[in-house]
Amino acid sequence: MEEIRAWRHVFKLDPNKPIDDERLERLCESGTDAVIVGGTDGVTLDGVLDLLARIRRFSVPCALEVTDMDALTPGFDAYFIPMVLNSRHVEWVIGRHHEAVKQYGDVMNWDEIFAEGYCILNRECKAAKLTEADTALDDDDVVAYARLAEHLYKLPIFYLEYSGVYGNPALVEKVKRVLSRTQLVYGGGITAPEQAAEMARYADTVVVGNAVYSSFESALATVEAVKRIAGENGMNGVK
Ligand SMILES: CC(C)=CCC/C(C)=C/CC/C(C)=C/CC/C(C)=C/CC/C(C)=C/CC/C(C)=C/CC/C(C)=C/COP(=O)(O)OP(=O)(O)O
Ligand SMILES: O=P(O)(O)OC[C@@H](O)CO
Ligand SMILES: [Mg+2]
Repeated sequence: MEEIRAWRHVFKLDPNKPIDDERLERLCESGTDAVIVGGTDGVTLDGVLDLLARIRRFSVPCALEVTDMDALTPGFDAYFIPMVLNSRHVEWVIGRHHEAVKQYGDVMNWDEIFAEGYCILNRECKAAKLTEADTALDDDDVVAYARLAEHLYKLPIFYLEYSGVYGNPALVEKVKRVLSRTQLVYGGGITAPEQAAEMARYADTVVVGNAVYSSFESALATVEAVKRIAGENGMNGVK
């Protein structure tokens, strides 16, 4: 699905958090490029199926970020597979993935599956705790992970993850400058359109998650903010 490269704004919905039909409709019809279903904990098959069925009433593309094999189901447009590059445990870099491919290898459609090289920078977030990510990184460390993702592992996506807190735009810019083929995704702590616009200047794709549940109107306003920057800068932010 080459169009993933063109996604500038994405909402991430957590199957472990409730969203009513009216809000879901407004979110799906907001002009966002896609909805990703995913979370770190409490992700169940029932929760995923419920969101999938409700999002499918709209035409927005819908992807599953696979974090628990028990909650995997067909029916999504794409599947994103996180690999936490700065985890201290091989399990979260390749171990669980190996197990999954052992189980599903014969039926996998690789054209709809995309690896995401995660670099998690907020040590307080659930994903950092679960994977025991080494978040004590300086800018050079992060840039080196980005280069590894693009040149050594040839990953389609490098995901700068600050889940829950707003990150450092200067670092996002630095990372963008060393990536040309790998898509730079930024996610974390965006609660206002100004923040979304700031990150959209550098990241190829901006993800808004928790604000959907904590400040819905602001979250919706991030769509237009990102689209405005995308219009000014073309596909990839840094000129
Ligand atoms: C049957 C069928 C449809 C087959 C299709 C084929 C297919 C897609 C097979 C899967 C193949 C595969 C390789 C699977 C990998 C399985 C797996 C479990 C990998 C590990 C993933 C991983 C590293 C998880 C760790 C946690 C993490 C990085 C989560 C990312 C999302 C994230 C950071 C969310 C933010 O946290 P959140 O929960 O939102 O926190 P708050 O609630 O505080 O906001
Ligand atoms: O929930 P927030 O902090 O917006 O982060 C979005 C996303 O990057 C989480 O995986
Ligand atoms: Mg979340």
